[in-house]
Amino acid sequence: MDAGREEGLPTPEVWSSFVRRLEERYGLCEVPRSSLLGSCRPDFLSHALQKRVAFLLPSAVLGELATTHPIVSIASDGESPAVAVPGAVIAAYVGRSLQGPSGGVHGGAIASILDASIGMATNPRSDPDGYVTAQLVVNYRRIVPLGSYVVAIAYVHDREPARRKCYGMSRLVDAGALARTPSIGFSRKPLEAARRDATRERLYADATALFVRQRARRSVGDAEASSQVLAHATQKIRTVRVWNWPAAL
Ligand SMILES: CCCCCCCCCCCCCC(=O)SCCNC(=O)CCNC(=O)[C@H](O)C(C)(C)COP(=O)(O)OP(=O)(O)OC[C@H]1O[C@@H](n2cnc3c(N)ncnc32)[C@H](O)[C@@H]1OP(=O)(O)O
Repeated sequence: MDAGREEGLPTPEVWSSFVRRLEERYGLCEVPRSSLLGSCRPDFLSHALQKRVAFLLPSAVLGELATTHPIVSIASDGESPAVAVPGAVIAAYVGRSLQGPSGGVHGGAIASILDASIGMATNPRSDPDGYVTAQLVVNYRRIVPLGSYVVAIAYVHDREPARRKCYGMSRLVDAGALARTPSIGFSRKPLEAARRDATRERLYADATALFVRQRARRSVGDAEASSQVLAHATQKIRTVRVWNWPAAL
């Protein structure tokens, strides 16, 4: 049997029409996995979500990324003043393969989607020397039913470039309920306000994260040298294990 049908996944046609609707309604643009963000391979998420996942950026962000500016402005939500807030969206279908002990979607899968969405907002160019997650705090608000279409809406609310830090938030909402709201709601509003708004968009989970820019990469020569050191260290560790494990057990 076709694996997709077995899992009850939406067909590729149904999935793409869902993504196209999101794009049109909220001025988003799907990022082809092979293009601008190609240096970051989202295969992990893609496989876990059985390819029913889309990485979307506001069209304005994507337009700017084609130029030399990594950070861009997007429109405000009408309530707060317009500010430079890079945002990102991940849309996904969470099927039966993601079942957790609650009977709903596993919390680890939810955390992965939230993390990746803030990662995209923080670092839309997916620079290999870019920001990595240093801290992720997830609030699970409702069980996510298996077989849901969900949307993670992420944005950056603060940057401390001198300290290589970037703070972001994301909220995972039900796509069906989101369709009733006119705006995708990237904003600088405090999370509490976002949560209040989110009652009408059926909030499943939200997250705050600290991303830290990695220190500059070493030269290839250094990398080779360090891989030799690592190989040596690994061998030493194995040796230690061989001698110590039986005693420790
Ligand atoms: C087309 C499709 C696209 C698809 C895109 C898919 C998604 C893409 C996105 C994917 C997204 C997924 C992404 C992933 O999954 S990334 C993978 C998961 N993350 C990691 O593996 C990170 C591992 N950790 C590290 O590399 C280092 O520890 C880092 C780089 C984080 C910091 O080590 P470093 O030695 O460089 O840092 P520092 O000591 O100079 O500190 C600098 C400042 O930071 C503060 N600090 C540091 N750590 C923490 C902490 N834990 N809590 C609180 N604060 C912390 C620190 O106090 C200091 O602040 P201040 O004292 O100066 O104020």
